[in-house]
Amino acid sequence: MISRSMIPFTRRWVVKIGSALLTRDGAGLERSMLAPWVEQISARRVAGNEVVLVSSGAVAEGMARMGWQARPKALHALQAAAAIGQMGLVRAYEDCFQARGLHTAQVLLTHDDLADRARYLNARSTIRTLLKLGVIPVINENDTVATDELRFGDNDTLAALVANLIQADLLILLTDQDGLFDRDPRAHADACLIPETRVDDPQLDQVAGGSVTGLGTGGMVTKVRAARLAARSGTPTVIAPGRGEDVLGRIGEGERVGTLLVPFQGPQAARKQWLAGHLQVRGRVTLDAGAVSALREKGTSLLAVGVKKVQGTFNRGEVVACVDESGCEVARGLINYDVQEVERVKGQPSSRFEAILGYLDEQELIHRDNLVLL
Ligand SMILES: Nc1ncnc2c1ncn2[C@@H]1O[C@H](COP(=O)(O)OP(=O)(O)O)[C@@H](O)[C@H]1O
Ligand SMILES: N[C@@H](CCC(=O)OP(=O)(O)O)C(=O)O
Repeated sequence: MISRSMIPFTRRWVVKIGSALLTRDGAGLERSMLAPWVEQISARRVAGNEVVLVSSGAVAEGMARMGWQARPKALHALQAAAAIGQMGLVRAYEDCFQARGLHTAQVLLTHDDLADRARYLNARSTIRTLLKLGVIPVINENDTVATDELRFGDNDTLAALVANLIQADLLILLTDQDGLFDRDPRAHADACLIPETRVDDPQLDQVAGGSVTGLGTGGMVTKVRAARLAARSGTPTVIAPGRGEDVLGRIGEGERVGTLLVPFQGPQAARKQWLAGHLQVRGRVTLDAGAVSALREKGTSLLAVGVKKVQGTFNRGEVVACVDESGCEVARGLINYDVQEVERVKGQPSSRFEAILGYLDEQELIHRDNLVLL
């Protein structure tokens, strides 16, 4: 089980910054507030971390641009505010990161995108590619099409889903408090900080209250829920004070900053449960002996070259069983190509995909992150 001392060895982080932090009393985005996080994220990259940023603030910035004092109640007005403000949000991040020599990329997602398996794989490949290119993905909800999420304002959940998507080693939810307290510190001056607990601690249901800032909307309820979601991929969560001095650097050094919410199982077990529990097997591929031992002994991805036979009717993103030549199931996972494509590339090296299919989506038929050995 993860502890603070293991955090310095984590690599892939999802960092979420809430509206409450990015604006000062509803006055729109403040670049001076954003700059410290950009500096800290840039420093984490130098320290070897891959960082994905999930940032709220579009509605707050849109409201400020339109001169609105209160968060609109009507959904279409909220959506309009988000669309207006998103321009300012990405511009501010782009300027700040560019000044440190880093490229940024805008990624707008909805929860539905991550529930659909093909779109899930597409989003995953894009974000992984951006990370490989050394670019900082700046993610927000696609508020023009997402409605419930915007009404309840929930980028905490989005950040957790992104952590699941890219199998992050750590989710950091930066907020305007020092972490999670045993009671809302705005209402109770004697509230005590919870330094660390397991995500399934029932106490968390009692302590997590809503937001009162009028800018952020989720409060701690959505942060605790997000930590529980992140735990599905074995990802621990730190709820941390966004205004603290070099907060990301200190978390990265294993310092006891904020609240650490620890998952109840490791990434492997969590992944296995997710694949076993939620998805139906749509087909199977028979592997030669070399592919079986590569999967079992070296933990590699499944390549087409080791596939001898294909059965079933599956699409990209569906679950396929990998069996050995005697029909015994070795592994199962999310496949990157549909059945007709696999039929055409089986037994072939990935370097031939483009010649055979006319395109190359991924080198692997099943990436090892999406594969569970049985
Ligand atoms: N147990 C708690 N511990 C800390 N903060 C709490 C708690 N319960 C409710 N809150 C409230 O949650 C707020 C942070 O949530 P929110 O305003 O949605 O921020 P963000 O924009 O960062 O998501 C805090 O300002 C605090 O008033
Ligand atoms: N996606 C929207 C709303 C998200 C939201 O309110 O989240 P948060 O401030 O993190 O509770 C925005 O960018 O303003």
